[in-house]
Amino acid sequence: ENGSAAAIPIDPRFDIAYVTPVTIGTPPQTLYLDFDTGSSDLWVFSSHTPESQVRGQRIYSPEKSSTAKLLAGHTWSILYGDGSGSLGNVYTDNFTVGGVTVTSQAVQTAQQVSYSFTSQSEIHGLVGLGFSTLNTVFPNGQLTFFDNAKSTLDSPVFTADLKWKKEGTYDFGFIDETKYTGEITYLPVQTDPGYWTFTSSGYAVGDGAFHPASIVGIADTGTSLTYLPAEVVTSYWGQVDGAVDSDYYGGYVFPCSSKLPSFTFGVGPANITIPASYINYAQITEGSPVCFGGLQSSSWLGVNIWGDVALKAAFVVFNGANPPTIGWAKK
Ligand SMILES: CCNC(=O)c1c(-c2ccccc2)csc1NC(=O)CNCCc1c[nH]c2ccccc12
Repeated sequence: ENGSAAAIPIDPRFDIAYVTPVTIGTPPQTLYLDFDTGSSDLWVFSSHTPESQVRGQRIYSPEKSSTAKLLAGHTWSILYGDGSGSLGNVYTDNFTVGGVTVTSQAVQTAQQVSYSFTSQSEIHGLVGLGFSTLNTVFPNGQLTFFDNAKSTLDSPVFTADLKWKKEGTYDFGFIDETKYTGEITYLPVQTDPGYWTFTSSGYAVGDGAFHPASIVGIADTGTSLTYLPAEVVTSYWGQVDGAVDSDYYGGYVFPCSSKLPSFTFGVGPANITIPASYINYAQITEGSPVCFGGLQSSSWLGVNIWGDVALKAAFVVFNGANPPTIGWAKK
């Protein structure tokens, strides 16, 4: 059974993250979760989350679901690279998104969440769409929603059609030809340690020359910005009047009045262009003349991340066949 669900930006001013409605349990409880190809835990705010850590989020209450079953003796604990994290217990229950149902999906209920999640009232949890090897449930790792659903889908794929400051879609089981133009270019995926890791063939700044390069990075719907090697971002921001890599603001900032070039990245023989507007990510604070860049250095991360700023410029196919591949198309 295939499916399609909305990817809704949580903030009308800038695309911090996208959430998608899901239902869990019997009778169905609706939550809005962040579908995240950069991790592999499905966790939710729950009746087990201390009230002091819940600020407006909807919660999943397993005790109100006749189909919920505690996965006895199992716990989980996840720490993301940005220092945020959460931990708790595990239930299995019915899980539906966009018409696709998994009847015994591992649903990780939070007993602790870090402040950065408490402060995001629009995000009621995450649905990991990375490879199940990254799942943190102990002692037995659990399968992602996609791994569980794969066998019931017409094709073992899901696609991301994220949009700039607009609602996009995640499709499961099929490729919607109306959502892209030209051809889809498929690239091999390295599944170790469990991210959708691929190699970009280079980059260009604005209308400048294309620089062939092998940029190994992860396609990550759960990360807002795009983090690339220092020499790439230096050459980009070098074209912007007044742009500086600020320790104070924690990255490249620039005068909001400056004109930005677009950024093109290679996907095999093809390429994807990120419009300048996507790279003018946000004012530092409401009304500030200082703006924060959507393209930042990956020097301190240890990994290049093609986050939402890049993904929303393309139609992306996450192909879970054996071997997995990742497809990129213009739109
Ligand atoms: C900025 C969030 N991204 C990361 O930490 C991350 C890193 C990473 C590693 C080291 C330093 C910084 C980032 C590698 S893969 C990767 N990707 C993920 O971990 C994807 N999941 C992010 C979930 C997430 C963390 N904090 C949030 C706040 C709002 C919505 C979602 C989140």
